[in-house]
Amino acid sequence: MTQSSAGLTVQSLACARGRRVLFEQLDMTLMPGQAVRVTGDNGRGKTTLLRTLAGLRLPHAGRVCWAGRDVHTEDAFADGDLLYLGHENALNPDLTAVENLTALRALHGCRGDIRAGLQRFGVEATADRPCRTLSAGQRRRSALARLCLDGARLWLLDEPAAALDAAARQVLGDVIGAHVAAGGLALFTTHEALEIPQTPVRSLTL
Ligand SMILES: Nc1ncnc2c1ncn2[C@@H]1O[C@H](COP(=O)(O)OP(=O)(O)OP(=O)(O)O)[C@@H](O)[C@H]1O
Repeated sequence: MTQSSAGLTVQSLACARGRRVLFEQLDMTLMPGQAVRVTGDNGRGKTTLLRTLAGLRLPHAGRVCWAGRDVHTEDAFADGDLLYLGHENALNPDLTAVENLTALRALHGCRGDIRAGLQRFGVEATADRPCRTLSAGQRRRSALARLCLDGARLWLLDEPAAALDAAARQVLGDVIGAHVAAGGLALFTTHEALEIPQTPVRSLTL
C-alpha cells in the first residue's frame, strides 16, 4: 500500500441537499496519526460531509476513498475500519448503558471492557439504569464510552462534545488524542472548544 492510499482521501467533493449545493471542490487527505476538526455555522453541511465520508450518502460530485478504494462504489471499509458516531447517541432508551454497549460490541465484533469505558467517561454510577432516565450529558458520555471499546482505525465523530461539561470534554480530548497518537485517524465536528492534547489538529471550515 502506498502512503497516499493508506488513509482517507477526498477529491473535488461536492455535497448537496435536494437541489442546493452545500459545498464543492473539497480536497482533503487524512492519514494515520492525523486529526481534522470540521467547523462551520449551523446548516453549512458538516453532518452531510461526515455521512458522505462514511459512505452513508452519495456525493453530488467528486470521490471519497479509503485505503485507495471508493467508499461509494466499492466495499472500501472492512469490518473494524470505521467508527461513525452521529448526532444521535444511538442508545436504546429502554436498555442500560451496559446493555447498549454489549449489543454494540457484539454487532461490531470489537473487544474492550465496557465498565472501564463507562468509568473513563465518569458514568459508571449510572451504568445499570435505563438510558431514558439519564441526563443528556450522561447519555452522551455513555455513548462515547464506545470509543474505549472500539479498535476502529478511522473515527468520524459528529458533535461528540455536545452536551458535555468541561470535565467530560477533557476526557474526550484525551481519548481522541490517544487514538491519534497510536496511529488512528480522527475527523470530528464541534461547536464547543475541544482541546486535543499534544496532537496537531488541522481545521476544515465549511
Ligand atoms: N433531511 C433533509 N432534507 C433536506 N434538507 C436537509 C435535510 N437534512 C439537512 N438538510 C439541510 O442540509 C443542510 C446541511 O445540513 P447539515 O445537518 O449537514 O448541517 P450542519 O453543518 O451539520 O448543521 P448543524 O451545525 O446545525 O448541525 C442544512 O441547510 C439543512 O437544512
